[in-house]
Amino acid sequence: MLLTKVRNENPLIHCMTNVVVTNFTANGLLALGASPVMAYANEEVAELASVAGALLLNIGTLSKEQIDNMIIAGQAANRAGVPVILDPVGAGATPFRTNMSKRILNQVEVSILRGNAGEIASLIGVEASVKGVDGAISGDNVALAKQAAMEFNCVSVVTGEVDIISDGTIVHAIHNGHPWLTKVVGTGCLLGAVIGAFVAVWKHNLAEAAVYAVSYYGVAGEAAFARTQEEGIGSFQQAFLNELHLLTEETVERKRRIKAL
Ligand SMILES: Nc1ncnc2c1ncn2[C@@H]1O[C@H](COP(=O)(O)OP(=O)(O)OP(=O)(O)O)[C@@H](O)[C@H]1O
Ligand SMILES: Cc1ncsc1CCO
Ligand SMILES: [Mg+2]
Repeated sequence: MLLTKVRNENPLIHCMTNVVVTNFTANGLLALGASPVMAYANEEVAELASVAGALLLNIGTLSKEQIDNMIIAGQAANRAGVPVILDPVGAGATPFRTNMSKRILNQVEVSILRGNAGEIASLIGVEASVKGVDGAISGDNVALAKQAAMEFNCVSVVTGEVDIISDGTIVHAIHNGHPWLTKVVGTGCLLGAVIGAFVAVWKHNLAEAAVYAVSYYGVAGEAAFARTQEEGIGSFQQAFLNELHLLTEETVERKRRIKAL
């Protein structure tokens, strides 16, 4: 239902993202059936954010000035009731990234916080040592997702082998995806934009929209791998965009593996 809704409504997603993934993000949104616009200038971000279906703030190649403009855009989105997705790329890697992510979280009401376990852990002051066996990863990540959602009053999406989504009370684990998604740059970044497209058409239940978006994305990764495993990751990247475009609601609902915890 939600995938059809995105394709029918073609929501405008205002992306303030990093220079590495800009083209991939725009093409991924188009493949899904949403409309991307990348805009950064102080003179226009508030206006664009307030008419968009969702606003994505991704700090991947940040500068202090860009963060200032993200906050202007984020506050305009808040006033207009437009959901805001934050991807705190590299939080924990440098104090600058951690502090700028926290600045956004303090000054903007973030609807969805999407990051890998290390990034989310650094924002809530948890020791970022989350790599290891499956059980341990998802066990740790459940607590991490819940705590982040409560602390920042948002829906958190902690991605990895198993993706964990929480609104602070309810937790869902998504067992889809493929390791090759980590061999193509920016799949996490594009996922933030894709979540934006789903929440744009399902604003009354952000967690449900995020669960749908993340499972759809994982199923697309699996289908792309099935088509290109003999060829390699260059072909996989293209096939992944193809699958974002081709996947049907029926296939997503049949192949997704969602567990309520
Ligand atoms: N080991 C894995 N197995 C299956 N899927 C995975 C695995 N690791 C990551 N993914 C999937 O890859 C996508 C990106 O998640 P990831 O956690 O790698 O984001 P990220 O670290 O922010 O990536 P980037 O910074 O490159 O954009 C998600 O859809 C996630 O489910
Ligand atoms: C490689 C890289 N460096 C800064 S942002 C980015 C894209 C992946 O998140
Ligand atoms: Mg990332």
